[in-house]
Amino acid sequence: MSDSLTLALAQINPVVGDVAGNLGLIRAARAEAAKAGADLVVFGELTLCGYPPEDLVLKGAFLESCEAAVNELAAETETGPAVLVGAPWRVKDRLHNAALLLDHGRIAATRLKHHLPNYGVFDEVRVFQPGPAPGPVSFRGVRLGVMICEDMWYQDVAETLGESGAEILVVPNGSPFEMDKPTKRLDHARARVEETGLPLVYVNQVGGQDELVFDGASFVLNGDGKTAASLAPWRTEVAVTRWTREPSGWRCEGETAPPVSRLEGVYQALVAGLRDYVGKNRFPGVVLGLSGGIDSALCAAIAADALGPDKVWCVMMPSPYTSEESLEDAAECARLLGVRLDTVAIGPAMQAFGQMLAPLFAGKDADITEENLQSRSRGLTLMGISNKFGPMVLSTGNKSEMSCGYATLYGDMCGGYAVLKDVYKTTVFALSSWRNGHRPPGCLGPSGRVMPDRVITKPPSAELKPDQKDQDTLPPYDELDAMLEAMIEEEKSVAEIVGRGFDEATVRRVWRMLDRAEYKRRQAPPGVKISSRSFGKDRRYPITNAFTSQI
Ligand SMILES: Nc1ncnc2c1ncn2[C@@H]1O[C@H](COP(=O)(O)OP(=O)(O)OC[C@H]2O[C@@H]([n+]3cccc(C(=O)O)c3)[C@H](O)[C@@H]2O)[C@@H](O)[C@H]1O
Ligand SMILES: Nc1ncnc2c1ncn2[C@@H]1O[C@H](COP(=O)(O)OP(=O)(O)OP(=O)(O)O)[C@@H](O)[C@H]1O
Ligand SMILES: NC(=O)CC[C@H](N)C(=O)O
Repeated sequence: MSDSLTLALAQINPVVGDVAGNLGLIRAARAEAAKAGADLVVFGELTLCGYPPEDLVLKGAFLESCEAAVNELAAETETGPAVLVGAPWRVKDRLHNAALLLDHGRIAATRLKHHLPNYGVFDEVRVFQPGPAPGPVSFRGVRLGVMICEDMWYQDVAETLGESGAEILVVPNGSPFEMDKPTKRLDHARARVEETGLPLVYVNQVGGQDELVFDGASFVLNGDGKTAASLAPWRTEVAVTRWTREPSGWRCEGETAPPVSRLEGVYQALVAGLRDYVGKNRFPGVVLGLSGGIDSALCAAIAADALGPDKVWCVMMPSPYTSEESLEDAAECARLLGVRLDTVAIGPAMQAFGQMLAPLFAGKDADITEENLQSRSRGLTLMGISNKFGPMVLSTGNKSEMSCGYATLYGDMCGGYAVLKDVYKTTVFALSSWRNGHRPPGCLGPSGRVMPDRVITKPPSAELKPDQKDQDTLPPYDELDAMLEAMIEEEKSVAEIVGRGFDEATVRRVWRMLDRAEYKRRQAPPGVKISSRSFGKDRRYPITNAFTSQI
């Protein structure tokens, strides 16, 4: 029986559906780990097919290609490190979310996920069957307790593994980022270590998949609950950890990465989500309307950091209501970021629509209709550029606006990806100030300021009519965001929110705006989830909803 073990944590960025490509990534990580003398390389959940595969696993041909890749990889483990890899796996006629131990040229063991998450953004019960509570896997003289992601969030699986002789808990994950997720995961992991006295290896993937983004942030806890190794979030890495068997059990030695602040975590999530959406869907770059306002300035900075300034195309589309200040601020943003800026005035489109509709609109006063036509003229312009040259349109609306319906359908909501969809306006301000003082690792934009201070300090305005300010329509953003968070993330009642010191009539007005705007959100582009309750799969409200009228 060996008293030492070298275990590699492979924090990689698979692409959902790209079985051949993912197999290539797995081989490369294994080769790197082999050079460092690893006995075993641990990958994240469902690495071979990418996580979450959603309904792809309902296709027989897809499952067959995953199974063939597992068998191919197993054959390659005749010599060198073993592999613990996740894949969809059929046992008789039941489909499971599995982890397969590949060693000595064969599938040495199969473990099936016991707890299938079925809340928030997860709906694994829809496609997978739960496996039985797993027993330990025997690996070259060590008993490994394999728990797949959600299995770590409950006491029972670790308890069963501990009772049946597991010596190290090994947890492959597909755990999407949320602002408080790193702490939550660590709390669950520490609880399992405390209950069993066993060390725990946590491996998560990195990268973006539609609305989800994975931060990696893999780690190892020793049996005393102390962190023995941690990987920097937001980057791919194969980290090698050395283990020794001591009288009290296995002990790990590795390196730890410095902690990352909350704002940096959010910024990196937005960068990673956009980078992978654009890259994995093979767009040559992005195009967005740069207005001189803070939302589009922050989107442009995130895009430059994600893709490089040469892949970001900004367009200033002035109307007669656009201020000199906005023109200057948009130009300065583009200069600081080093991105292309073109100017396309929308006056001619506004006039053309005015003339076209004049016979129909005769006798009607100008109202929000004309404002929305401006916004839609900008949307049409950006979509024209996208069609002609190929970049994807970014929509720039934030979570406060998306909550209240303060955005124009087919206007500023037009686009392929909504960068700030899950970011409240108060966080937009904080991120913009933060980015002006920091350039996070891996970002491709410039260091130093990315937008003039005036963009952050001036009162937000849609500039769709003279002297318009957001606060003519919406409560001040600090109040609005606190109310929205209570309604969305916390599901508080009107009475509870009023109890926090807000004016009752304002709370009711915001509640109605939130409920009534569901139809807009259903038509909104996807955008990266950073909160515990994002719009999309996470928060599903009926559009036809008579309860609102009773508030
Ligand atoms: N339940 C429902 N199901 C499906 N469709 C529904 C619907 N209710 C209304 N509609 C449709 O939606 C239309 C109203 O929505 P929409 O046309 O978007 O227009 P609307 O929401 O009336 O106006 C846009 C709002 O966004 C604000 N805003 C803020 C910041 C920037 C910008 C910008 O554009 O740059 C705009 C603007 O000030 C205004 O308050 C209705 O005319 C109707 O056609
Ligand atoms: N003059 C403009 N030129 C180019 N794009 C514009 C212009 N006005 C609006 N847009 C587009 O429409 C979006 C919505 O406008 P809005 O005024 O709400 O946002 P913003 O200007 O970025 O930020 P703020 O809400 O702080 O004003 C902008 O982010 C931008 O993409
Ligand atoms: N893939 C999973 O099982 C994810 C669920 C888990 N609770 C997490 O978010 O970390």
